[in-house]
Amino acid sequence: MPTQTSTITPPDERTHAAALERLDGLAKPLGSLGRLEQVGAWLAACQGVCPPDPIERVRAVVLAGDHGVTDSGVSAYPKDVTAAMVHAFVAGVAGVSVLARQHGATVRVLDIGVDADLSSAPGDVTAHKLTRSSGPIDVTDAISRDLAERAIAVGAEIADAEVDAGAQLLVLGDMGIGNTTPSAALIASSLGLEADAVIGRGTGIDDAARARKLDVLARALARVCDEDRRVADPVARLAALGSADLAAGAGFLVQAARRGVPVLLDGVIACAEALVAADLAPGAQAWFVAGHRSPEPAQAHALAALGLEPILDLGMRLGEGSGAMAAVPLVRSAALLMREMALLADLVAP
Ligand SMILES: Cc1cc2ncn([C@H]3O[C@H](COP(=O)(O)O)[C@@H](O)[C@H]3O)c2cc1C
Ligand SMILES: O=C(O)c1cccnc1
Repeated sequence: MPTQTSTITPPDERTHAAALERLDGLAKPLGSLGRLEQVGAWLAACQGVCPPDPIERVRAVVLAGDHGVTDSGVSAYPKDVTAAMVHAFVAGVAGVSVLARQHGATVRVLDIGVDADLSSAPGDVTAHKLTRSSGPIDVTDAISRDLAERAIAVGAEIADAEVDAGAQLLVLGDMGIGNTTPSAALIASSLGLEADAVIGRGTGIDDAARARKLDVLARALARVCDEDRRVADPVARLAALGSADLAAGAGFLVQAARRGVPVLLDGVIACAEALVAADLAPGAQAWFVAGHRSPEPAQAHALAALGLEPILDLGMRLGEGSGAMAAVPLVRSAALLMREMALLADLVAP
């Protein structure tokens, strides 16, 4: 039996309706703020208050882990970059760190399954470490079912800590060389797609590496998918084709939705986690907005399945939560426009 959690309470529908009415009454032509109107109404519904409160506390979490598929040459970079980047997040010099600093957001990095020993890293980076790398999904399950369940629970604890710290908006990032391969596999096995529909160039792989990645993906999917090309049970999917950090990400998203805190999704990795989260906890996706469109084909499939339209489309393909973080100012604008714009009726004499 899948470990199904209870259905998620959706953002407040009445507040959503009130928000749409308010937006229509603002001093502008109907619909003229485009996507900012939908984002503003979504925020209001998530908060249960119209107009929505200003977004002051944005908190990002980056979950790090290594992936056995890197031994097959599926990335343009070596596995050691994962640990090196964890140090960069701690030092505040990674891409997402710079954007977060600019936007006044916090970034917490956690080693969930990095191969290297990071116990000397400052802070609590290894407080939730579950494994040293996940298995190569083309030949074996990434992690055991037991570990997948523990990782989901750890992700939920991590989300709880961020919510308890006062997060009004969460960003979920990832760090792990090779992670676009298990992400694509999770999306394919969630939606019944073939390897060639989900493969992308990740960090920028050449044609030879792309051929290896396609082979790894095809063999991984053939190894575990049923006749519908799916793995129906989301926990089994995370164990067979995901990783400890991806399972923790899915658990994080489920818990954010359960706690009623909106999440800005990043690229293909976060969207893979979101698809699984929506299977673990039906309705969780109503608490997510897509920060940006990544060039990874698998992300487009996940977004379509989740019914999400990204805010930005800048060709970003960094991960780390950077595409979501880049969208934070626009989410803030959506709230402030609803709060501070005049009503047309107050400006135009009857
Ligand atoms: C220096 C560096 C920093 C990164 N930050 C995020 N990623 C991103 O790229 C990797 C996924 O792409 P692939 O599957 O092709 O390896 C992940 O680590 C992801 O988080 C990075 C990659 C590199 C090289
Ligand atoms: O879509 C992403 O988030 C992505 C793409 C390439 C590499 N890392 C992340």
